[in-house]
Amino acid sequence: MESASSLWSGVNSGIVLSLLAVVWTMLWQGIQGLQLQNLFSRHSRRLSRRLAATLDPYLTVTIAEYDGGRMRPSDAYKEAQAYLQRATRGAGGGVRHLKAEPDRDPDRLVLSMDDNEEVADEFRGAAVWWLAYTSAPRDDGGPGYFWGRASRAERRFYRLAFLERDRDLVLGEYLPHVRRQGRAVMVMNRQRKLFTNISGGGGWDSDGSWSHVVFEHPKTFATLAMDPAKKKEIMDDLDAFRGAKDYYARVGKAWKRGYLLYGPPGTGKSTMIAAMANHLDYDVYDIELTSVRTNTDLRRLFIETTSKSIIVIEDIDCSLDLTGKRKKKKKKAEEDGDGASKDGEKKDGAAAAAAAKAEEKVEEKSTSKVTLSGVLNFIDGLWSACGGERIIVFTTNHVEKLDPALIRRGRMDKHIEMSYCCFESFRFLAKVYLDVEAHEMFDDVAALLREVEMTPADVAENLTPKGPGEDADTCLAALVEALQKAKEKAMAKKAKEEAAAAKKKAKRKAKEEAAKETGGKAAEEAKEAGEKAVEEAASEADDNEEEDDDDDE
Ligand SMILES: Nc1ncnc2c1ncn2[C@@H]1O[C@H](COP(=O)(O)OP(=O)(O)OP(=O)(O)O)[C@@H](O)[C@H]1O
Ligand SMILES: [Mg+2]
Repeated sequence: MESASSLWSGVNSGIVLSLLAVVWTMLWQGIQGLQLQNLFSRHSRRLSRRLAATLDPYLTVTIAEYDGGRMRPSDAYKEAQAYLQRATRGAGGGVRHLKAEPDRDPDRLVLSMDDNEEVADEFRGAAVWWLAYTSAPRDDGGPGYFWGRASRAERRFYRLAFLERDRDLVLGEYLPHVRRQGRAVMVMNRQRKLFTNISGGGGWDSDGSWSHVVFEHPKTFATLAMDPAKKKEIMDDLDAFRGAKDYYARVGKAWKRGYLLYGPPGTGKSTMIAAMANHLDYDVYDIELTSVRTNTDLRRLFIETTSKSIIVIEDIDCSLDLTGKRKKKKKKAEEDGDGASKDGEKKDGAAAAAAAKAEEKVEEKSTSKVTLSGVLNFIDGLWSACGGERIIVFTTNHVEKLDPALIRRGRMDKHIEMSYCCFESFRFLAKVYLDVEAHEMFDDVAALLREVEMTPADVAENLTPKGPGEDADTCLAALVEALQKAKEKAMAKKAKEEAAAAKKKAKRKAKEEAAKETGGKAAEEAKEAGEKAVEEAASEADDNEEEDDDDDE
C-alpha cells in the first residue's frame, strides 16, 4: 500500500509536471513569438535561447579558424565568415558590434559580426544562433607553436547553437547550405590581394606571416610592349596552365608552373608579373627573401599561400647566396677587380643598377639563413603540391649568375627574356602613350633604335607628356633627342674604348720593340764577344804553333 507521503509526492510531481508543461508551452510560444515578431533586443533573444535550452537542450558545432594541426585557415571557417557577412547585412541583422572591411565598391564596407557578438538565423523553421569568439594565444611550445599562426595568434571561432530536435536538419542541410552560400559570397566580394611577408614595422614580421593590400596594378598585356608573337605565346601558356587541372592530375605533377623573367633593369619584368596576375585574375604573393629567417619559415609562408596565386621572388640573384661555390666566385671577381663594369656600354647602366640592388641587400642577406636547398624545396619539394594552381616567378638581371639547379626546366619551366626596346615595341608604346600609329618622326626613331639600346622604361618615360603644352610631336622629338644623346654617348664611349685599346696596343708594340732591340744589342755584343774570343783563341794558337816550330828547329 502506498503511504500518504508517497501519494502526496506522486500528486506533487504530477502537478509539477503539469505546471512545467504549461510553462514550457507558454515559454515556447513566447519564444517563437519573440523570434517571429523580432520584438526583443539581442539580449532578450539570448535569454530566450538560454531558456529554451534549459527545456530543450541545444547542441553546438564549433568551427575553428585553424583546426587541429592545420597550418592554413580552414575553408569552413572562411565560408561561415562570408555567410555571416551576408547575414549581418542591412541593419546588421540585429548585431550591435560589427567589423568593417573595404568592399569592392570604394564607397561601401563589408560588415561582419565582431567578437562575442551573436546573430540569429532561421532555416526552414529551425532557429539557430551564431556566436563569434576569440581565445587567447596558446603558448605551449608544441608542434603547432613551431608551425605558426594557428597557435601564436589569437584563435578565432564561430559556434553554431541549435535545438536538439533540429539536429538532422542543421547538420544535414543547414551547414552545407552555409558553406555553399559562403562560397558564393566570397566569389562576389573577392578582391585580389597583393601579399608581402614584410611587416609594417620593416623588421621581421611579428608572426612571420603575410600581410596584404588590395591588388590594383593597372598593367595588362594590352599595355605591355613586347614582341607580339612572344606575348601571345606567354598568354597562351598561361591560359593552358589555368585550364590544365586534369592534365596535371593525370600526369602526376603538382599543378604549378615556374617562370623565370630575366633582362636588364627597366625592361618590364615586374610589369609582366602584374599583367600576368591581371590576366589570370590571381592574387600575388611577393616574397622578400632577405626577410625570411630560415628555410622552415619559407616553407610556412608557402603553405599559407592560397591557390590561384602568383608567388614572386624578385632579383633572386641579389636575395640569396645560392651556393658556397657562387660565394667564392664572387669573392674572386672582387679580388680580380673585374665584374659587371667590364661588360661594355650597353650593359653599363643595367650593371650599375643591378649592383646597387645587390649592395642594398647585402646587409639584410647576412641575417637570413635561407639556402639554395630551402628554395629548391619551396619550388618543387613535397610541400609545393599543396594548394595547387600556383605560378612561381623569379626575376633577375643576371641570369648567368643563377645556379643551374634553380632554373632547370621543371622548376622554372619557362624562361622569358625581357629585352631592350625594338621598333615594334616603340610603335606599341607610341599607340598606348600618345595614341599615335604613324608619324614623320617614326623613321628617325627606327634608325636610332637600330643603333642604340634603350629600355622600354626609358622610351615610355620620354613618350609621357609632362605638361599641358606637350603632345605627340614634342614627346617624339624628346625621344629622338634622348636617343641621339644616347647614341652620342655610346659613340664617345666607343671612341674612348678604341683609343684606350689603340694606346694599349701601341704600348705593347713599343715594349716588344724595346725587348727586340735589347735582345738584338745583346746578341751583337755576344757576337762581338764571341768573335773576339775566337780571334784571341786563333792568335794564341798561332803563337803556340810558332813556339812549336822554334822547338822543332
Ligand atoms: N615592356 C614594357 N611595356 C610597357 N611598359 C614598360 C615595359 N617595360 C617597362 N615599362 C615601364 O617601365 C617601368 C619600369 O619597368 P619594370 O619595373 O617592369 O622594370 P623591371 O624589368 O622590373 O626592372 P628591374 O630589373 O629594375 O626590377 C614601368 O613603370 C613600366 O611602366
Ligand atoms: Mg622589377
